[in-house]
Amino acid sequence: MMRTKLLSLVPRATVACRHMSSATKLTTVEVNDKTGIATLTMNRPPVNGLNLELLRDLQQSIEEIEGNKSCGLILTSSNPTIFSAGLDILEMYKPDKERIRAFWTQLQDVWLALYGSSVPTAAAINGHSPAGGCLLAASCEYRVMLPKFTIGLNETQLGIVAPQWFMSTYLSILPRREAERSLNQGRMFTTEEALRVGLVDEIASSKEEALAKCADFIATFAKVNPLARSLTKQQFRSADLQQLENERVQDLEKFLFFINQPAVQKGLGIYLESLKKKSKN
Ligand SMILES: CCCCCCCC/C=C\C/C=C/C(=O)SCCNC(=O)CCNC(=O)[C@H](O)C(C)(C)COP(=O)(O)OP(=O)(O)OC[C@H]1O[C@@H](n2cnc3c(N)ncnc32)[C@H](O)[C@@H]1OP(=O)(O)O
Repeated sequence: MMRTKLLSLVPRATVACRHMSSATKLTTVEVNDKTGIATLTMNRPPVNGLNLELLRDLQQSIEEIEGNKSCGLILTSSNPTIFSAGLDILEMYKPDKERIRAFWTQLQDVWLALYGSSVPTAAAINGHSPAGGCLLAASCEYRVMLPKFTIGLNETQLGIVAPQWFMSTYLSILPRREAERSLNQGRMFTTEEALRVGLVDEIASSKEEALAKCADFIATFAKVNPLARSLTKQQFRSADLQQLENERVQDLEKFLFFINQPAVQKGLGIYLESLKKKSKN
């Protein structure tokens, strides 16, 4: 395994990091030698849109962290204002038949790997986190967010429906009434609102502070038997995980049917246009 010191890229307080993966282009993994915690950073400009390649790299990185006996995983972004813009809409708009199957299957794989991860997980949400971005953050066990950003499952605002496992992820954090109402509304929460409803656990004033708070959360497990901890986590999450495992093919077919509806394609086209117009102004 390649061992590279990346002192210039990490906060001063960090003593040394092992750079575990450099072959992947869209994610990086750095393990802090002192704490044993791995930081998984998404790096797909301009907005960390979750396309097939980023999802593949995410899964590879999660597997790498699982296999490397890291004490925990912190998910974050290299973009200073965007954690992830969610699914790359270009994957779903006028899709290629084969690629869109691979894309959705890969998204399922990433969720199964992250939500079901055996190591403690936390998200340092250092920017906006709509839809699929929120799903990734919500799949972690702890969330620390920077102020003045937004987070939420906004699918209904785009005329699309969050599948069952997106809902289960929300329900693992939010009270049922709040989860149902905000999913129906497609509500985006400000950082402060997200803290109030419990969608995030803490607010930090900088990315460094968010990473440190995530590391503090992971450190709370230092004296807990790792097998007992991970089996307990598994028991909490197994019904959700099993449901998708059992219905993967049907879930894919439902997604393909839904996304190929002319009205849904039209809505996605209009939404993409509005994003592009906004970015030109
Ligand atoms: C009955 C059961 C049926 C089940 C069926 C299941 C169907 C479920 C299907 C899918 C679930 C979907 C999940 C998703 O994640 S959909 C994606 C939702 N994401 C969003 O709505 C976010 C949209 N983006 C933004 O709000 C903003 O871009 C921002 C806040 C993230 C960043 O703002 P800003 O910094 O101002 O950047 P710009 O808006 O200027 O964007 C830059 C650039 O990037 C493009 N872009 C942004 N987001 C996306 C995206 N998600 N996909 C593709 N492209 C994106 C934007 O268009 C700009 O492009 P440019 O003009 O070419 O520069």
